[in-house]
Amino acid sequence: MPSENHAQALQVLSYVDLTSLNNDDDKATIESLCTKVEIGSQSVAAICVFPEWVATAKTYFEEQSLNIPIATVTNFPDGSTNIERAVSETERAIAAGAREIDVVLPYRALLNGDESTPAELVRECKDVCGDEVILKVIIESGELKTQDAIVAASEIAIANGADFIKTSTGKVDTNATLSAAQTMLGVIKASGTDCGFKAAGGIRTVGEAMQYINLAEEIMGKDWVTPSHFRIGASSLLKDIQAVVDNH
Ligand SMILES: O=C[C@H](O)COP(=O)(O)O
Repeated sequence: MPSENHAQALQVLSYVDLTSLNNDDDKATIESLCTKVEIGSQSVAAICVFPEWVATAKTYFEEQSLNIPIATVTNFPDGSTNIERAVSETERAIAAGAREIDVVLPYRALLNGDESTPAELVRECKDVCGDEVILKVIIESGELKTQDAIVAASEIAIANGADFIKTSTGKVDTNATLSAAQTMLGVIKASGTDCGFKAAGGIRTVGEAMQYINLAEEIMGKDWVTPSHFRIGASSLLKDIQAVVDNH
């Protein structure tokens, strides 16, 4: 029997951006994802789907009278330097009903010494989001590799309007790690801003999720760790959450 308890599993669920970002997603897989947003009276923080499926999710939630925020990804997963493309993808996603945008920072440009393109891309995407739409900036920490690069990317994202900084796309070899999370949370704390943190990629068990929650509580304090500051992006965590809930 899993050592994590029922309350922990439901706490984890409240932070989850329930994700499906597969190239073979279709109407049926997205509607199926939408049926899984609640366990008892606890719902996920948001669902996260490709832009072309935002309208499908919106229609489903409206029909079911469910108020679940819809997140989507832009400039994904490559983190290109094409600011115009990132901005227009973001505009279209918002028009389709997305309330949260997870945009990939041009992390390769940053590694090549270009700080201005990543800064401008984040700034312009946040301008499009305004105050109503949450902007999460994916820094792709596993590709940045060094702590200095993770700090630089986090600082640029925060200084240019990110509402959250997010570790990973889930599409590269190294995704969320506790070490990257510690560095990013440290930058958030030092910034003195209200920026949140999202761990994403490869988190599959309640036990793993609890490690990120405990780390965030240690660095930022227990009261900070709420869905308005803390998320876990995951496509394969729900099964373990359900198993822990069922076992208690
Ligand atoms: O943003 C969320 C990630 O793409 C999810 O990654 P995962 O499929 O490894 O859970």
